[in-house]
Amino acid sequence: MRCSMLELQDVGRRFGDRWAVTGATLRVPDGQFVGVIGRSGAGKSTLLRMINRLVDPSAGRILHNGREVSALRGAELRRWRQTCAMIFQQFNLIGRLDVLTNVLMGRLNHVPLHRSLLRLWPSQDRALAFSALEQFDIGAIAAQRADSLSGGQQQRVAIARALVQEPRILLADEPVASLDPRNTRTVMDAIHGINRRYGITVMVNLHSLDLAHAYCDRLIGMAAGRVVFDDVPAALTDDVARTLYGLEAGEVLDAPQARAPGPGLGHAIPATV
Ligand SMILES: Nc1ncnc2c1ncn2[C@@H]1O[C@H](COP(=O)(O)OP(=O)(O)OP(=O)(O)O)[C@@H](O)[C@H]1O
Repeated sequence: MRCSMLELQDVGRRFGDRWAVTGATLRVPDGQFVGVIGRSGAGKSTLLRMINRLVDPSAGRILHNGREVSALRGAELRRWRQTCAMIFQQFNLIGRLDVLTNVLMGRLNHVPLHRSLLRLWPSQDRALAFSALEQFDIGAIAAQRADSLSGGQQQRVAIARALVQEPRILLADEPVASLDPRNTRTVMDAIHGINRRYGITVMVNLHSLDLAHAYCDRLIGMAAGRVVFDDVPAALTDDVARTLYGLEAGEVLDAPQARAPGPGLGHAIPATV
């Protein structure tokens, strides 16, 4: 039987006369936890944004289970974005709304527009949203305004909102870049938890090689818009990292914290399929 898969075939994106990403060819089987690493400007965000079509590819094809998602339009594209949830460094919550309503926004495509406008959310959706919050230990703050929360709490709300979309893929664009070490760990654990518990494929852009080693099954290294490394984290030696990061290698390799073993280790899925 053919396994479920996200496929990028020679995908690229040009802005003006510059290619932000070029020739990206990847096959990501369902359930994998993939880290995307590389120096600033390497094309990591553009790669993720093309997958859920926030940015359209200028070249190549993106397929999910054989269906070309790079060709979807209208309602089908909206359904794809539901299947392929995304979280961001800046959380993208609606600050003046309470936490529960923010999470319920993840159900927008599941309820008629008038019900969501009048906040007449079906009770099963409210229960789903509460249960998502409780999973991330933030059920107690369901009634608080989103802009009153810490960064780590806000990112967990964003993950809960993504989860109630019932996605098959979660794209996380530098989800911990603005968090302190304790919140970083909590948020990475939350993302890792939904990957392992529900088999949701995760693709996450990370600046920290420690986190990449600790959580990911597979690392995709990008440099100047190209995929230049694609393997299990153990294959990312310091020499490879130096090639990937060039002059910035000192910053990522001299991180003060030791490479603590994270929950991802010991569960490596072969990177190539
Ligand atoms: N909307 C845009 N318009 C023009 N150029 C863009 C746009 N988005 C990205 N780029 C350019 O594409 C290249 C890749 O950017 P991208 O944000 O994908 O890199 P990145 O690896 O995610 O970087 P960072 O880690 O700093 O976020 C950069 O040169 C960037 O300036």
